Amino acid sequence: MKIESYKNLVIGSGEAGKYLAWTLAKRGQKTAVVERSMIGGSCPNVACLPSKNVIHSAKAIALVNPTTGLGVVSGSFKVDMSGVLHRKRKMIEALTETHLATFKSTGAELVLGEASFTEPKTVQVALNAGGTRHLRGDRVFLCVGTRASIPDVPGLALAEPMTHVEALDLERLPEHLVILGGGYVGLEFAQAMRRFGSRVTILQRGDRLLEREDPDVSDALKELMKSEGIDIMFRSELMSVTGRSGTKVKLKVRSETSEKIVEATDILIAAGRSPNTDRLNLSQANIELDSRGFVQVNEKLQTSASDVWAMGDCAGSPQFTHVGYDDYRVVLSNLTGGSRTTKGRLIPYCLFTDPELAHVGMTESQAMKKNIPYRIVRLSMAAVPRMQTLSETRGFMKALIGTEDQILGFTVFGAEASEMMAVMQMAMLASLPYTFIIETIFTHPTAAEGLIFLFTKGTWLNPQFSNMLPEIENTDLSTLQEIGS
Ligand SMILES: Cc1cc2nc3c(=O)[nH]c(=O)nc-3n(C[C@H](O)[C@H](O)[C@H](O)COP(=O)(O)OP(=O)(O)OC[C@H]3O[C@@H](n4cnc5c(N)ncnc54)[C@H](O)[C@@H]3O)c2cc1C
Ligand SMILES: NC(=O)c1ccc[n+]([C@@H]2O[C@H](COP(=O)([O-])OP(=O)(O)OC[C@H]3O[C@@H](n4cnc5c(N)ncnc54)[C@H](O)[C@@H]3O)[C@@H](O)[C@H]2O)c1
Repeated sequence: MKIESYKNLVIGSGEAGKYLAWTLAKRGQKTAVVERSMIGGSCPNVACLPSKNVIHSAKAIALVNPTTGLGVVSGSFKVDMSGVLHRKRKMIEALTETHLATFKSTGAELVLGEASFTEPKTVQVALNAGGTRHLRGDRVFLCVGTRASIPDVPGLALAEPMTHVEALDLERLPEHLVILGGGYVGLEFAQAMRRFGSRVTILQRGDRLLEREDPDVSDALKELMKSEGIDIMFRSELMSVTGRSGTKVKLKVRSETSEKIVEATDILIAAGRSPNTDRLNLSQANIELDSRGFVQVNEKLQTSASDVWAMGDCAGSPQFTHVGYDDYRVVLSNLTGGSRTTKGRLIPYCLFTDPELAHVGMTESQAMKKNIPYRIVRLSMAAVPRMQTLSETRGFMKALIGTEDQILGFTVFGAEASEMMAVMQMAMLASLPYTFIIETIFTHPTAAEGLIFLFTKGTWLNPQFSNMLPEIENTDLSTLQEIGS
């Protein structure tokens, strides 16, 4: 048996894996990446980018609806799911080409097949094209990601429910889609599919949506979903399923007080993710997992085996592509004499519903739990002139301010939330006090300009700090006149 040797062996071509491979190969190190299916990982193929592509098509539908009052007169319109699918596929094809070109230009070898360990730092690869290769790395990097978890409910697997992978490849419109899970995947898909014209029901185990957020955020999302005509069943447990997703299904659902049968045509599972570590034969390589199957790593992302690192979702990092990218930077730093770690990272995130939800830093619930003194300032998005120009006044923003005027956290639910959050993120990274934002000249009328109004017109809470409050306190629209003049 011939074993091929590499300086760097990367398993999985997701965010961290591909950037590390490209960087090290470009520096002249012999590097291979083993990938079993998706060139470039989930993000460009079945997750972030295709879902945002489809969500944008759904936004277009919402915009041409005459009830928006935008003054656009259109004839009758309908959704063409094959057109939606075509646009998404074209984007993925272009992204795959870009990835392949980068593998070529950097010299990192892409080996298409499934890897599993045979001994420390050595894998066998069942090649997609047939046959087997054996590869060994002086250094090995795991970047194998996660997949949608399928809850162990009688009849559910037999019903062949969709995950995000199949839902993003739909050429038809489900008549009645039941979504299991009211988290990120569930909410983004619920709104898009409803806008395309499906009836949508969310089954959520807990008593609120996106339960890691503050209750006012969960409530605002619930209101948004309801306003779009989405049914939500809270505190519900799926007991059993009969039938087949794509045609007809019956779901037995138990809530606190009763049992109910929900009849639908399709099921989408959005109930969290499981690590792709189960088929890697990691025990052969002395790589330890935690109780949920994620690779155990320290703050430098080193595993229990020497010269083996893990990055991204499979390492238990927060499940976002930008975190995977930072994991790459942590590992690269440590390979090249730096000292970057995963400790204390300021990690922002955005839920791409319409409007978006964006957050960075501490939530109010976290501050209360940790007994950190804070003031909170909150403003309706309707007080931001930009939102008035867009007729997108739904939502609010709020900032947590510490005793030294430092920004502890920021949440915004509203149009262009993701871009507004980035401004606050930079201020936090630079340790700027909130008063600096008030003094900044932002372009009018932008969403970022709204940050000034948050601090000058918003409602401040936590009266024990009232001696530090700005003088003006209101949420009315007088802002519009002042700014417009
Ligand atoms: C629907 C959806 C939407 C999302 N939207 C966003 C978003 O908008 N923004 C955001 O930041 N995050 C988003 N995420 C999360 C984001 O997609 C993940 O956090 C990110 O893709 C994880 O990257 P990764 O590199 O850890 O894993 P992956 O990108 O999943 O890469 C792992 C790769 O390893 C390969 N692999 C696994 N096992 C083997 C093996 N044995 N041999 C060879 N190859 C193997 C897999 O095929 C895969 O290509 C979304 C997730 C979903 C499901
Ligand atoms: N915009 C983004 O950045 C984005 C988009 C999609 C996904 N993601 C990432 O992917 C991760 C996974 O997303 P997700 O939505 O699958 O998981 P999630 O953890 O965000 O939400 C899962 C939800 O399903 C519920 N649930 C679990 N089991 C259930 C059951 N049996 N019945 C009813 N409800 C059940 C949970 O209570 C939870 O609310 C996210 O946490 C996020 O990190 C990010």
